[in-house]
Amino acid sequence: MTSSDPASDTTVFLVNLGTPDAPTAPAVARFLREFLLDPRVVAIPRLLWQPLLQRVILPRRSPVVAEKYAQVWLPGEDGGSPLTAYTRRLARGVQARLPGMKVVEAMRYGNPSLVTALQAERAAGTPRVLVLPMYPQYSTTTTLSVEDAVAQVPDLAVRTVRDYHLDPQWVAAVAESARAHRAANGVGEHLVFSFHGLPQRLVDRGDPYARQCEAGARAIAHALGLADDAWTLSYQSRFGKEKWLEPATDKALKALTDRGVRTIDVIAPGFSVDCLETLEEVAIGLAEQVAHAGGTLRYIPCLNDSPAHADVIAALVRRELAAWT
Ligand SMILES: C=CC1=C(C)c2cc3[nH]c(cc4nc(cc5[nH]c(cc1n2)c(C)c5CCC(=O)O)C(CCC(=O)O)=C4C)c(C)c3C=C
Ligand SMILES: [Fe+2]
Ligand SMILES: [Fe+2]
Repeated sequence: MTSSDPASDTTVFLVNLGTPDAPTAPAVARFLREFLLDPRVVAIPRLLWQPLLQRVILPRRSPVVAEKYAQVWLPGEDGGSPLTAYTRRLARGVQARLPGMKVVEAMRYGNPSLVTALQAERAAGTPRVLVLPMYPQYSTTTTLSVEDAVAQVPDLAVRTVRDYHLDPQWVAAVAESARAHRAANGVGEHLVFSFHGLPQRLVDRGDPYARQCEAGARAIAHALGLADDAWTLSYQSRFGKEKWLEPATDKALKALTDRGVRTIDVIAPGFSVDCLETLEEVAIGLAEQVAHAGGTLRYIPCLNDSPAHADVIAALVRRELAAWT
C-alpha cells in the first residue's frame, strides 16, 4: 500500500465493554471495580460509592458472578470469555476484508486495554485511528464512555463511530440471522427483542438509547414481516435498586407464558457479540424460567464472528473513512 491510500495509514479498533481475565472471583472483582467506578456507568458520588463497592458489592458479587462466567467460558487457545473471543474473531474477519488497514479488538475496561492501545498508536505515529464501539445503539454509559477513554490520549487523530442502530445492512443481517435460526429450529409463537437495560433517569436526561432500541427493533421486526402482536421489546440485566427501563425481560416472558404462549424466540440486538448477559442470563437463566412455566425459550445468537457480521462492520468502516476525508 502506498501512503496516498487513506486506508494504509489507518488503524481500526473494534471496541467492546470488557470482561474479566479469568472466571475467578479476584479477576471478576478487578474488572467490576474498574467498570463500576466509571462515573458514566454509576453516577453515585465517589466518596460514597467507592467504599460501598469495595467493602460490600465486590466481595458479595464477585464469587457469584465468577461462577456464571465459568458456565459460559469458551475452551481452547482461541477461547476465553465469550465477549473477548467473539470480538477477537470478528476483528480477524473484518481484517481479512480490509487488507490495507490494521484491524484489532480493544476493551473499554480490562484487557486488551483501549487506552494502552491508543497510546501505542500515538507512539508509533499512526496518522489515523478509527474507533468503532461495538454497540449498535448509542448510550452515554457505553459509547460516550469510550469517547472519554479516547480523550485520555491527546495528539492522536481519532474518529469515533456514534451508532449503527438503523444501518440497513446491519438490520438486514440481524433479521436474516433470526430467519435462519427460526427456519432451522422452528418459528416460535412470539419473538422477544431483549436489550441491555439502563436507568430510566438517564433516558429522562436525554440518553437516546431507548429510542434507538425501539427504532431498531421495529426495523428488524418489519424486515421479518412480523405482525405488531408477534413481537415484544424488553430490557434485561438490571443492576441496583433504581428504576430501569421497562418492561423487564423476565417480566415480559412471564406475561407471555401466563397467557399461554408456549414457544418464545429471544434475540438480543443490543449486543454485537454473545457475552455473559446473553449466554448465562438469557440462554440459560431465562430459558429455565420459561421451561418451569411449561414453555420453550429458543435463544437466537448474536451476529458474533459470522461472515455477515464481518461484512456489515467492514462496510461501516469504509463508509466512516470515506466521510472522514
Ligand atoms: C449501573 C450499571 C450498568 C449499566 C448502566 C450498564 C449499561 C450497559 N451495559 C451494556 C453491555 C454489557 N454489560 C455487561 C455486563 C455488566 N453490566 C453491568 C452493569 C451495568 N451495565 C454489570 C455489573 C455487568 C457485569 C456482570 C454482572 O456483574 O452482572 C456486558 C457483558 C460483559 C461480559 O463480560 O460478558 C455487556 C456486553 C450496555 C450495552 C449498556 C447500556 C446500554
Ligand atoms: Fe452492562
Ligand atoms: Fe446480568
